[in-house]
Amino acid sequence: MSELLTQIKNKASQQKKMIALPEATEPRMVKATQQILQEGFADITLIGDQDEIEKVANNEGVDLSGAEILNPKETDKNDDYAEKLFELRQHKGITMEDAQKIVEDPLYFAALMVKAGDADGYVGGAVNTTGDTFRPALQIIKTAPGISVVSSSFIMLVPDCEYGDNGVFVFSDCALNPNPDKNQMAEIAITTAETAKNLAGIDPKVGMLSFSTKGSADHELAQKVVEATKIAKDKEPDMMIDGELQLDAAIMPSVGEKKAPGSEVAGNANTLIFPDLQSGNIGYKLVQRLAGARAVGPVTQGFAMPVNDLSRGCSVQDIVDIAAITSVQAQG
Ligand SMILES: CC(C)(COP(=O)(O)OP(=O)(O)OC[C@H]1O[C@@H](n2cnc3c(N)ncnc32)[C@H](O)[C@@H]1OP(=O)(O)O)[C@@H](O)C(=O)NCCC(=O)NCCS
Ligand SMILES: CC(=O)OP(=O)(O)O
Repeated sequence: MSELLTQIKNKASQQKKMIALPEATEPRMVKATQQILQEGFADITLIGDQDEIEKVANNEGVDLSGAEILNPKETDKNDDYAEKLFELRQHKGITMEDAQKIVEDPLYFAALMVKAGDADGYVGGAVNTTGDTFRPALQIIKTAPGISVVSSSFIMLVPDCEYGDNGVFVFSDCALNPNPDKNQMAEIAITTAETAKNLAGIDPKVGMLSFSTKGSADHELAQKVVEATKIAKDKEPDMMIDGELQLDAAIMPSVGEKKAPGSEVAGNANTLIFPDLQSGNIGYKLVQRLAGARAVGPVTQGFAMPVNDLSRGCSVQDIVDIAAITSVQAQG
């Protein structure tokens, strides 16, 4: 199961990237830093007060030699970053004085480092909420060309599972958009299929999930999924996608045949698009906690430069995994 992560780390090692970690006084972050540097697949900049970071490292028995440490309150980059932030956000009412204060926030500092090309990506969210982790990136880094909505997916590695791609699934959106409209849901399906191909290494078969299969219920919530599926199909005619499908019809061949006969996706879906964040976030945590799946992510899709979040319940290994994914995303 962790073969996929090994492949991702090998790919990251081929073209090492600089990853910024703005939650640098969190013990799991310093431990992950040591592991990443030992495995050698990325360079790390820890953002925070050097004395505090070293104190945490000493308490944890961690050796941070090899990591760069930057204190966002006193670098020679602060003036440039503040000017950049002011330029980008003055139309939202921030003043130069505000910008000078905001750059001292490690998450904003990380986003500005990435924007300036001083780091190739950042990873946060072990301490901060998803909203706080992403807000600087949404404001500063913005979406990639042609993309209107940033979203996130989890690569789910489900043990002893015959469904999906031998237990490998990609779930989206489980972390970012509370209630995507039909156009956003269609775009999420398209970008998630890319993540499935490029990061999970599977041939995406996209199931657009609902409580209804092929008109079994007549409700506006299911109708959103029907229309999103049509929009995505129109935009990407070669993509294997079908909906609206219930979860059992999407992943179980026997049920797919009964509920959606003739569908080339039903029963074989490995890329599951949830209709909203309630179902997506609950769904991934159910599979993670009850089926013992490894939930790699959330992996964001659609930012102009890579930024990734973690669950606050993450382990050191989760941080290492996401740093490897961020490095591979930075390779383009
Ligand atoms: C991500 C989130 C924080 C953004 O909401 P917000 O901070 O209130 O931000 P706003 O809606 O004011 O948007 C801030 C900026 O980001 C942009 N933005 C927000 N969501 C975006 C998205 N999905 N894609 C692209 N841009 C987005 C807005 O257009 C806005 O840009 P602007 O300031 O340049 O005009 C919010 O959607 C959220 O909290 N989502 C749920 C996160 C969560 O709790 N997940 C569960 C745990 S993982
Ligand atoms: C992804 C997610 O659910 O994050 P958290 O557990 O930090 O809210």
